[in-house]
Amino acid sequence: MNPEFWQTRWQEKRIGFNQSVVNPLLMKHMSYLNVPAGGCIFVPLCGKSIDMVWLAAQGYDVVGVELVETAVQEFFAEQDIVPTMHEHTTIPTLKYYRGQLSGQTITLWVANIFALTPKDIGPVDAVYDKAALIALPADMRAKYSEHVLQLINNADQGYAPQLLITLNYDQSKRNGPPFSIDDEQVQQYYGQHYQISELAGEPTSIGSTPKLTVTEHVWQLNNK
Ligand SMILES: C[S@@+](CC[C@H](N)C(=O)[O-])C[C@H]1O[C@@H](n2cnc3c(N)ncnc32)[C@H](O)[C@@H]1O
Repeated sequence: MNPEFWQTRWQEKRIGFNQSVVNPLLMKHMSYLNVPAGGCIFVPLCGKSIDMVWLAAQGYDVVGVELVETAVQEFFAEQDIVPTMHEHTTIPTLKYYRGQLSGQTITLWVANIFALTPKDIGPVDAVYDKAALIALPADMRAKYSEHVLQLINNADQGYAPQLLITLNYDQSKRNGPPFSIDDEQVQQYYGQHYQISELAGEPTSIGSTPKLTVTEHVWQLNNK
């Protein structure tokens, strides 16, 4: 998926992935990551997800990354927040918007995630990956998981834990995104550095292909 693909999706408002209610799987499973109050949650490929509002309400700061600027602007506008905008110190094409919600700081980068460094993101205590890994085609996923690992490597404590949500279905019956990822692939992307536990695996559906058999999996990734 190239950046133009996503720009067009947002421009044409073809954003079926964007939910109007907080993801119940996040609410049910976030506590397993044991993130202390005041911690910072990294939300890669964040869109304008309302899940970030819930994370702030739980007492977490949020750092998100999103390619499409209108998504970031819409997030703050829909929450009635007037954010400040900041340019990257050395790369003028990159910027972030920052605002306050429920007493927490929400920082959303407008950037290709691959252009950002650990310094840009800052220290994070956990990652919430919903529709990020599965948004990317197979040939980008290894690069993505390696880059995320670089971004969240806390020198003293190792890799920040992740709550990862994936979908599994017969990829020959439908093109992504969202792409299908099975257990072995989750191991392949993250097994070297994380202890991986499955927290849930439930039948679900993909809006555009309602008859397809799809299972949604929730994974807890803890530093080995
Ligand atoms: C499937 S959507 C999921 C958005 C959000 N996580 C949610 O659940 O609502 C994937 C998002 O990632 C963004 N995106 C895709 N590739 C990206 C990249 N390389 N860097 C940053 N954002 C990207 C897209 O613009 C899109 O908003």
